[in-house]
Amino acid sequence: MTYTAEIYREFTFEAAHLLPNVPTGHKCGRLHGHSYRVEVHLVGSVGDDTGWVQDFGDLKAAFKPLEAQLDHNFLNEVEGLKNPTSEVLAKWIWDRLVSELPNLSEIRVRETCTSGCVYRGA
Ligand SMILES: Nc1nc2c(c(=O)[nH]1)N=C([C@H](O)[C@H](O)COP(=O)(O)OP(=O)(O)OP(=O)(O)O)CN2
Repeated sequence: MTYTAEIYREFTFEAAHLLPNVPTGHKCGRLHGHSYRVEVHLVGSVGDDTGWVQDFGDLKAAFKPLEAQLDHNFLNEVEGLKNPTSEVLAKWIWDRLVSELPNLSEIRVRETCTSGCVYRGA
Protein backbone atom coordinates (compact mmCIF):
# COMPACT_ATOMS: atom_id res chain seq x y z
CA MET A 1 0.00 0.00 0.00
CA THR A 2 1.32 3.44 -0.92
CA TYR A 3 1.83 5.85 1.95
CA THR A 4 3.39 9.25 2.50
CA ALA A 5 6.30 10.11 4.76
CA GLU A 6 8.49 13.07 5.59
CA ILE A 7 12.25 12.62 5.55
CA TYR A 8 14.99 15.02 6.56
CA ARG A 9 18.71 15.46 6.71
CA GLU A 10 20.60 17.70 9.09
CA PHE A 11 23.63 19.78 8.11
CA THR A 12 25.94 21.90 10.22
CA PHE A 13 28.21 24.78 9.37
CA GLU A 14 30.13 27.49 11.19
CA ALA A 15 29.82 31.09 10.08
CA ALA A 16 30.16 34.69 11.19
CA HIS A 17 27.60 37.43 10.70
CA LEU A 18 26.22 40.66 12.02
CA LEU A 19 22.73 42.09 11.64
CA PRO A 20 23.02 45.52 9.98
CA ASN A 21 19.43 46.64 10.63
CA VAL A 22 19.15 46.15 14.39
CA PRO A 23 18.89 49.22 16.65
CA THR A 24 22.13 50.87 17.75
CA GLY A 25 23.65 48.98 20.66
CA HIS A 26 21.86 45.66 19.90
CA LYS A 27 24.32 42.81 20.54
CA CYS A 28 23.62 41.27 17.12
CA GLY A 29 24.89 44.39 15.37
CA ARG A 30 28.38 43.32 16.43
CA LEU A 31 30.34 40.69 14.50
CA HIS A 32 29.74 37.24 16.04
CA GLY A 33 29.58 33.60 15.00
CA HIS A 34 27.24 30.63 15.22
CA SER A 35 27.41 26.88 14.80
CA TYR A 36 24.40 26.71 12.50
CA ARG A 37 22.25 23.61 12.18
CA VAL A 38 20.04 23.26 9.13
CA GLU A 39 17.38 20.61 8.51
CA VAL A 40 16.14 19.97 4.99
CA HIS A 41 12.74 18.20 4.93
CA LEU A 42 10.98 16.48 2.01
CA VAL A 43 7.49 14.95 1.85
CA GLY A 44 6.54 12.28 -0.66
CA SER A 45 5.22 8.80 -1.32
CA VAL A 46 7.26 5.87 -0.15
CA GLY A 47 8.06 3.79 -3.23
CA ASP A 48 6.89 0.16 -3.16
CA ASP A 49 10.25 -1.12 -4.35
CA THR A 50 12.64 1.50 -2.97
CA GLY A 51 10.98 1.73 0.44
CA TRP A 52 11.98 5.39 0.52
CA VAL A 53 10.73 8.86 -0.42
CA GLN A 54 14.10 9.86 -1.83
CA ASP A 55 17.69 8.81 -1.20
CA PHE A 56 19.20 10.76 1.76
CA GLY A 57 22.27 11.02 -0.49
CA ASP A 58 20.33 13.29 -2.86
CA LEU A 59 19.77 15.75 0.01
CA LYS A 60 23.45 15.65 0.86
CA ALA A 61 24.46 16.27 -2.76
CA ALA A 62 21.96 19.14 -3.17
CA PHE A 63 23.17 20.91 -0.02
CA LYS A 64 26.89 20.53 -0.74
CA PRO A 65 27.32 23.65 -2.95
CA LEU A 66 25.43 25.74 -0.38
CA GLU A 67 27.65 24.45 2.41
CA ALA A 68 30.66 25.54 0.36
CA GLN A 69 29.27 29.08 0.24
CA LEU A 70 28.32 29.23 3.92
CA ASP A 71 30.83 27.24 5.97
CA HIS A 72 33.56 29.34 7.61
CA ASN A 73 32.42 32.42 5.77
CA PHE A 74 31.15 35.88 6.63
CA LEU A 75 27.47 35.52 5.70
CA ASN A 76 26.92 39.24 5.06
CA GLU A 77 29.28 38.96 2.06
CA VAL A 78 27.37 36.06 0.47
CA GLU A 79 25.10 37.14 -2.41
CA GLY A 80 21.54 37.46 -1.08
CA LEU A 81 22.55 37.45 2.61
CA LYS A 82 23.23 41.14 3.31
CA ASN A 83 20.91 40.86 6.34
CA PRO A 84 21.54 37.25 7.42
CA THR A 85 18.81 36.60 9.98
CA SER A 86 17.63 33.00 10.44
CA GLU A 87 14.52 33.88 8.45
CA VAL A 88 16.48 35.28 5.49
CA LEU A 89 18.88 32.33 5.57
CA ALA A 90 16.06 29.76 5.66
CA LYS A 91 14.44 31.29 2.55
CA TRP A 92 17.84 31.64 0.84
CA ILE A 93 18.41 27.89 1.32
CA TRP A 94 14.87 27.01 0.19
CA ASP A 95 15.20 29.10 -3.00
CA ARG A 96 18.42 27.32 -3.91
CA LEU A 97 17.20 23.75 -3.23
CA VAL A 98 13.62 23.70 -4.45
CA SER A 99 14.35 23.14 -8.16
CA GLU A 100 16.58 20.14 -7.38
CA LEU A 101 14.34 18.85 -4.58
CA PRO A 102 10.75 19.57 -5.74
CA ASN A 103 9.27 17.67 -2.75
CA LEU A 104 10.91 20.15 -0.38
CA SER A 105 8.54 20.80 2.54
CA GLU A 106 10.49 22.62 5.20
CA ILE A 107 13.82 24.28 6.01
CA ARG A 108 14.80 24.63 9.67
CA VAL A 109 17.67 26.89 10.63
CA ARG A 110 18.99 26.89 14.18
CA GLU A 111 21.40 29.67 15.15
CA THR A 112 21.73 28.73 18.79
CA CYS A 113 20.50 25.88 21.01
CA THR A 114 17.33 27.84 21.70
CA SER A 115 16.60 30.03 18.64
CA GLY A 116 15.81 29.34 15.02
CA CYS A 117 13.37 29.53 12.15
CA VAL A 118 11.12 27.19 10.18
CA TYR A 119 10.31 28.13 6.57
CA ARG A 120 7.80 26.16 4.47
CA GLY A 121 7.86 28.11 1.23
CA ALA A 122 5.69 30.91 -0.09
N1 LIG B 1 13.81 36.76 14.62
C1 LIG B 1 15.16 36.81 14.78
N2 LIG B 1 15.67 37.38 15.89
C2 LIG B 1 17.01 37.39 16.07
C3 LIG B 1 17.87 36.83 15.11
C4 LIG B 1 17.29 36.26 13.94
O1 LIG B 1 18.00 35.75 13.05
N3 LIG B 1 15.94 36.27 13.82
N4 LIG B 1 19.20 36.81 15.34
C5 LIG B 1 19.75 37.28 16.44
C6 LIG B 1 21.24 37.16 16.68
O2 LIG B 1 21.92 36.67 15.55
C7 LIG B 1 21.64 36.34 17.95
O3 LIG B 1 22.99 35.92 17.89
C8 LIG B 1 20.84 35.11 18.25
O4 LIG B 1 19.78 35.45 19.07
P1 LIG B 1 19.58 35.09 20.62
O5 LIG B 1 18.85 33.78 20.72
O6 LIG B 1 18.95 36.28 21.27
O7 LIG B 1 21.07 34.88 21.13
P2 LIG B 1 21.63 34.39 22.54
O8 LIG B 1 22.04 32.98 22.41
O9 LIG B 1 22.69 35.35 22.89
O10 LIG B 1 20.43 34.44 23.55
P3 LIG B 1 20.44 34.78 25.10
O11 LIG B 1 19.37 33.90 25.64
O12 LIG B 1 20.09 36.24 25.17
O13 LIG B 1 21.79 34.45 25.63
C9 LIG B 1 18.93 37.99 17.45
N5 LIG B 1 17.53 37.94 17.19
